[in-house]
Amino acid sequence: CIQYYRYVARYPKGPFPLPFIGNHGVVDFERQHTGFERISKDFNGICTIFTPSPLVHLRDYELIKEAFIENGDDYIGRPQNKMFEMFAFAPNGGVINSIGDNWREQRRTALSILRDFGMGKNVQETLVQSAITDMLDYLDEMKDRTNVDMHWPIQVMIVNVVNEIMFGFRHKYAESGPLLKFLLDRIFSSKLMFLGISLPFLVDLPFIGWHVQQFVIDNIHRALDGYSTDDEPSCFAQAYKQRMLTNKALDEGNLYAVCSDFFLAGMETTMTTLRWAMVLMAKHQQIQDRLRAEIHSVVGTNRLPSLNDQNNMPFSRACVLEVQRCANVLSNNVYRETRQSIPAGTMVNADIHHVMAHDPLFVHPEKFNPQRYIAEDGNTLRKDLIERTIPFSIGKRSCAGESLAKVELVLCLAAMVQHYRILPCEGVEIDLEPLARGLLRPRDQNLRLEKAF
Ligand code: HEM
Repeated sequence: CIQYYRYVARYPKGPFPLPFIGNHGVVDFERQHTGFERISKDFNGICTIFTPSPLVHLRDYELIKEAFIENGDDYIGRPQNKMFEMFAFAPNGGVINSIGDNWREQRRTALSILRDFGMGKNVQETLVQSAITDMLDYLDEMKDRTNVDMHWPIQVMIVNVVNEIMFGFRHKYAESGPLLKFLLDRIFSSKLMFLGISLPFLVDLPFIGWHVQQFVIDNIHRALDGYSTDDEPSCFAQAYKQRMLTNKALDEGNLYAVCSDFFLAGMETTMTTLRWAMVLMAKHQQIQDRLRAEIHSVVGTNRLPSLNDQNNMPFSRACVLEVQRCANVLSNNVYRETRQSIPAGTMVNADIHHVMAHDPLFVHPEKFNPQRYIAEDGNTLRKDLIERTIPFSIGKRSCAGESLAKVELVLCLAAMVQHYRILPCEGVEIDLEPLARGLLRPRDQNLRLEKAF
C-alpha cells in the first residue's frame, strides 16, 4: 500500500486513487467528457486520473498548447497497449498508434500520397462534390421525405469519399448494406476501452474489431487486384504498393495498417460531425435560414457550393466552426505518451472537449451561435476563437486528415442547406443530448426535408 502511494506521488496531483482500482468508482468512464470535467476542476488544469493506469489530464488551452506545441517533441508518443493495437496489422504499424521512426515515415508517406491525389485541393473538391451529388440524387428520388434517417445517406457519402481516395471505387446506395455493420461505437464504448487498457488479455477475446479488419482487407484486395506497379496508381493503396519498391520502411503490414487507420479515422469522425450539423440546423431554423440566404446569394441554385465561394461566405464558415465546437465529437482526444517532465511513458489526455465546451473566450458556450465567430466588421472571422476551436487537436501529431475533413464538412453542409430545408419531424422536438459512445454522437432521430427551391 505504501509502495502504491509512493508510485502515485510521482504524478501530478488528482483525485485520491485506491490500490488496484485507481479512480474507478469516482470517475464516470462511460461519459468521460462530463466525468473528467467534474473531477478535474479542483486541480488547476492538470491532474492525474488512475484508470487504473495513470492518465495525466490537461484541460486548459494554454497548458495543452505549452505541451503539444512548445514542447511538442516530448508529447509525440502514443501509449503502446494491446487495446490500441486492435486494428494494427503489423507491430508498431500504421499512423494512429505507431511511434518513433515508423510513425514519422508512415505519416510522411501517407500525406505525400494524399497530396499527390490533391488532398485539400481542387481534385478532392471535385471528388467530394461528386459524392454529394450522389447523396442529393438519392434524397431527390425519395418519395416520402417527412421522416428521413439522415445517418444512412451521410454514412454512404462519407465512406464513398474515403473509399474512392483509398481504394479507387465507390459503393452504390442500393448495395451498401454491409457498411451498416460498422458498429464502431460499440467497440469504443468507453468502459470497455479502459478495461482493455488495463487488462490487455481482454482484447484477445473474440471482438467485433475483426469484422472491420476484414472489410478493410477486402477493399485493399479489390484495389490491388490486377494492378501492376509499372502502371500509374489511381488510388492510395496502389500508390503505397508502388512506393514499397523504393522505400524499405513500407511493407505489406504497414500498407494494411495505414489504409485501415485512414479509412476508420476518416469515416466515423466526419460522419458524426455532419449528423450533428443536420440536427443543429433542424433545431435552429433562423440560423439555417440565414445560412441558406448567404448560399443562395453567393452560389445561387444552379451549381454546388465550391471552396472558392468560402471567401464570400463568412457565415457558412462560422457555421462549420460552431458545428464542430458544439458537436465536440471526440469526448477525449487520442491519447499521447510523454517522454519527459512527468514520468516517461505516462499517458496524456489533452482535453480538447473541455476547451471547446468551457473556455472563457466562448461567451455562453452552451449556445449554438455561429455569429460568435464573426468579427465586428461583419466579414472577417475572429482569430482568437478559431485558435481555441481545436476538434483536430494541435501540434505535430494532430489529425492527418484535417484538410480533407474541412472540405467535406463545408461542402456537404452548404449543399444540404442549399437544396433542403432541414426540419424536425412533425410534432417531434430535436434532442441535442449526446450519446457517449467513444465519440459523442447525436441520438438517432429522423428529420423532415423540404425542397428549398
Ligand atoms: C471531423 C472530422 C475529424 C476529426 C474531428 C478528427 C480528429 C482527430 C483527432 C483529435 C486526432 C488526434 C490528434 C492528436 O493526437 O493530437 C486525429 C488523428 C488522426 N486523424 Fe482525424 N479527425 C477527423 C477526420 C479525419 C479524416 C477525414 C482523416 C483521414 C482521411 C483522419 C485521419 C487521422 C489520422 C491518420 C490520425 C492519426 C494522426 C497521427 O497519429 O499522427 N481524420 N483526428
